[in-house]
Amino acid sequence: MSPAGDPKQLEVLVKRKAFRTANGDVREILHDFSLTLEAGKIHALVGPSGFGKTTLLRIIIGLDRDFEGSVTLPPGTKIGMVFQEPRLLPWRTVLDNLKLAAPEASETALASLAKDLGLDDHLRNFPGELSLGQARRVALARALAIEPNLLVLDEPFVSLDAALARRLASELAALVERTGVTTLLVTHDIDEAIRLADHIILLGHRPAEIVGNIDVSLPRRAMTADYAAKTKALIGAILAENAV
Ligand SMILES: Nc1ncnc2c1ncn2[C@@H]1O[C@H](COP(=O)(O)OP(=O)(O)OP(=O)(O)O)[C@@H](O)[C@H]1O
Repeated sequence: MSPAGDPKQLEVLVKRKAFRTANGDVREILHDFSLTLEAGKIHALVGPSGFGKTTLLRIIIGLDRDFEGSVTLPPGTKIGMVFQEPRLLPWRTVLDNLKLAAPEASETALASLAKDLGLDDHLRNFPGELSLGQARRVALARALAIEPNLLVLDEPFVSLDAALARRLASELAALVERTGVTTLLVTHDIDEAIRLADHIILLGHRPAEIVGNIDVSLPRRAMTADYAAKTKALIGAILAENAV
């Protein structure tokens, strides 16, 4: 428990993360950067392109260990990850993609998840037979199939049309509310962040710093156009001030 009494699902401290460029220069992406996620909440990470969001996610899920610092998760934490691209195994059916990711999940649990995400008619399809929106749903189902404690999403709705992105986002919100999974979502879409998140974390500067921490105090279902517009204006102003 934190001093404030809120259970934490993740604490990450990156003292230093740098990349060496092809011409030998070293570029520091993260410096003395820390982030804490509250259990059971949706956190959106928003910031300009190239400011280290994907780098941070890769550190959090353990794909990049070449950094100074620490990632602290409760023992036994299972992480479900959804990448920008669905990354499904093309030679396996949708059902097999789910089963491979979650061999311990029962067929009933997988079928129910598929139903929740509108995939029940596609379980025998191969990924090449799916639209991008359907493939994204499979990627989301695959991440949820392991019943994660932490769900990490890197722009999961990018390059979908606005209506479909919105529908998928609300399906995601319903699933997160039902399962109580702690969620970290990277998005460029400020409207989406306001619609979905409990907390919005804004990144700026280089190396990246948290330049804003916004609590979305209205519950998702009670969001009003006026509150959303005011929050969006505030986020726009903070990002513009800290864009370099
Ligand atoms: N493997 C790598 N080698 C060298 N530089 C890298 C590598 N991966 C990322 N970078 C650099 O690190 C910086 C942060 O990249 P990252 O992908 O984390 O940004 P981002 O905020 O996720 O961007 P976007 O919103 O466009 O996805 C960029 O300047 C990028 O060029």
